[in-house]
Amino acid sequence: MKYISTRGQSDEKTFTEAVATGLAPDGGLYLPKTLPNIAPRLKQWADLSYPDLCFEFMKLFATDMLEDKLRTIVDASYSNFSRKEIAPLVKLDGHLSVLELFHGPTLAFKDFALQLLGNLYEEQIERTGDPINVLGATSGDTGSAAIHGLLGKKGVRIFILYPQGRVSMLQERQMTTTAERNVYPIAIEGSFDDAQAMVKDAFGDANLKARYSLSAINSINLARILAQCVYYIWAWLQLDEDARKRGVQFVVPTGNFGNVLAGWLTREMGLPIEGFRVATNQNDILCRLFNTGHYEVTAVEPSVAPSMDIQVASNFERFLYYSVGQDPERVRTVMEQFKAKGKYTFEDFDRSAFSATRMDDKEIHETIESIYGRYKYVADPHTACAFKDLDESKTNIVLATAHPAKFPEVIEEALGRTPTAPSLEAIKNEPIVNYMLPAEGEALAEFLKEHAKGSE
Ligand SMILES: Cc1ncc(COP(=O)(O)O)c(C=O)c1O
Ligand SMILES: N[C@@H](CCOP(=O)(O)O)C(=O)O
Repeated sequence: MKYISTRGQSDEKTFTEAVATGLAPDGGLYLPKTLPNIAPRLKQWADLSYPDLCFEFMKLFATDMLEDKLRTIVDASYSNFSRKEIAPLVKLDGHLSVLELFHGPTLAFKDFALQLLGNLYEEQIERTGDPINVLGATSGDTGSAAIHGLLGKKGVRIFILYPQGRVSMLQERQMTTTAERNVYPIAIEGSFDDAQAMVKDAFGDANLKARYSLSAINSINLARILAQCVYYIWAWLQLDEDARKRGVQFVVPTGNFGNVLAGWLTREMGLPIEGFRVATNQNDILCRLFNTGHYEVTAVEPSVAPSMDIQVASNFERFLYYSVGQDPERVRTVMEQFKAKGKYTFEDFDRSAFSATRMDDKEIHETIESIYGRYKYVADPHTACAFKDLDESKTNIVLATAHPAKFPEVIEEALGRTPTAPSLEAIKNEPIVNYMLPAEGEALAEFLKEHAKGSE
């Protein structure tokens, strides 16, 4: 299997090359050159455990890896989850289930891909003998999942940019209390979009990237998206015939568009999903896009679902590539116009598989309360965004993207009770180690010069 860039001006790569490269040199994102048809395999996959399913799926893509190696990596990646199902599907009523994606080490869905990516990077370091510096931006969850995916691994330093004061107190603690000397959590004076732009600029600078062997942990890295495809297949396989016949809708709390894109790709590969609901908070650029065809950035507004406080969604470019008939030239035109003007209106944009909603903070509080009242289920503020205008004639699967204990203040305000989790209790009083930078590319380059491995 070969991988191509959405912008069509980079060489084709193998799986391990695409994972190591992260962002393509032309600024595009890697995608498989062709998508496999998984429909004929679904029957054989029906009774597999989660790691077995992940192995079977990833095997279709990681074709330049030895199967034994991949098997070991996959098994290790799901050995730290607290539930044996890995991703339990909890039925709330006849038309509604919640796919709980928060039983990994850092209590958010990011663990599914970042445990795997951490192990892929470890394999790369062993294979090549070269150290790497991992660089990423986070609005709260990717950062801690990446750090924990790489914790204790040799030959790696990890640099995570996050918007100062705009992640939850416990998310920040997960990143800043590891006491590991190779972990650099960096609070920047700006929004997640600023942090993501700094990271993309660093990857776009060929000298900087080569000098420090920079590797990407955000969902610009294709391995992130592929690993996230697996739980859609897993959830679909749990459904009975009646539920499937009603039409399956995945309802996905959305920010950077990686999660829902992964689901949509499985549909393109033949998984019989009727559609997707893009559920945003008040940072609703994608909700507006899917409802009107008009894509326009506005200022990021901090919300009670901080991990979704994103306007410029990286992975939209991957969807765009397919939407414009896999024509990289058109992708380049749209992305250039969007970069220059901050907006773009699509005339011929097939959004038929998607619907979209938004929730402001008041609605999020009310929804956490009403979900608890109706189902005795505690949803975190991101997951709560999914519970809006659901079509009860369909089989709705809401993706629960984070554990409510990561956002205790919001839950306390809505329900008058404080959820807890042992791993979060354990870090409440640990000393914090972090760094501060202005939201400027030069400041990041200087910081890497001082701290990155290979720079001393
Ligand atoms: C808890 C939580 N929910 C939802 C999202 C949105 O996911 P995506 O960025 O893949 O759209 C994020 C962050 O991305 C998150 O951390
Ligand atoms: N919500 C994310 C933002 C980064 O998204 P990613 O999927 O591209 O890593 C976070 O929690 O950091």
